[in-house]
Amino acid sequence: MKTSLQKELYPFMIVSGQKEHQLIEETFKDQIDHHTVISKKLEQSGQFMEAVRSLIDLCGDDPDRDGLQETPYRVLKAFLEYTEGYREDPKLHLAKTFDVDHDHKELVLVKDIEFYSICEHHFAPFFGVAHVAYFPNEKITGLSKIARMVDGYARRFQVQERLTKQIADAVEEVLEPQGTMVVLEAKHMCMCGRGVKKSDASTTTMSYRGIFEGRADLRAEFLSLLK
Ligand SMILES: Nc1nc2c(ncn2[C@@H]2O[C@H](COP(=O)(O)OP(=O)(O)OP(=O)(O)O)[C@@H](O)[C@H]2O)c(=O)[nH]1
Ligand SMILES: [Zn+2]
Repeated sequence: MKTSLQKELYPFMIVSGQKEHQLIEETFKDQIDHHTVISKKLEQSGQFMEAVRSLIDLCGDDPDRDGLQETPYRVLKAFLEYTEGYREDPKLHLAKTFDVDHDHKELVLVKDIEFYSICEHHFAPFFGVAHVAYFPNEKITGLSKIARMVDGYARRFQVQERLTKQIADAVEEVLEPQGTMVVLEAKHMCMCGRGVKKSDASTTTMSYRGIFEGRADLRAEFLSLLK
């Protein structure tokens, strides 16, 4: 039930109950023009939940049966979680840097960083691991910050190639290292339960910059460390 205050603040609200309102408020609390944004997002979330009901109907089930009544809200909540990377600048995780010890400008490799993303073509999950390496110049960053940055780009609508590139670009831009190399290995659900139905297929993508570009031996060393 909408309160009169809600009606006044959010006149475009369509199918929004208390739960949705709280979810939207919490999700977009950091937005600058707060009230305008919340009002618009509530309108959109109402339309989205209506669309999920239509989808259920279209697929041949009854959106009003017990098990499906809350599904539009659950799907909304899940999608806001899958895409929380849009509401941050992932590069900023790397921004707290430390000066590197001048005697130690050797490879730093963080491997097997689990990630979970959404394929922008089918909205099906793709997930796997990221391996991120760089040769520092003047700066290093906390290891966990690299994993946080990966999550920030993964939690968007993506293709694996762009995700790989964005991770490499972030390391390059913030840490200004001698070189960066990123490898992602992932399984795409859009190739498993539907379409071509190849559930054993996995995809490897790679981006490298700086010192890695002209040095096949360094790339080979990096890849050998992943075995
Ligand atoms: N390059 C790339 N392709 C992707 C990624 N995720 C999904 N795809 C592909 O995106 C393509 C979309 O092809 P379309 O022909 O437009 O769509 P579709 O008819 O659903 O394709 P099928 O999956 O072959 O049934 C498919 O070949 C997917 O395998 C990704 O991260 N990178
Ligand atoms: Zn897909």
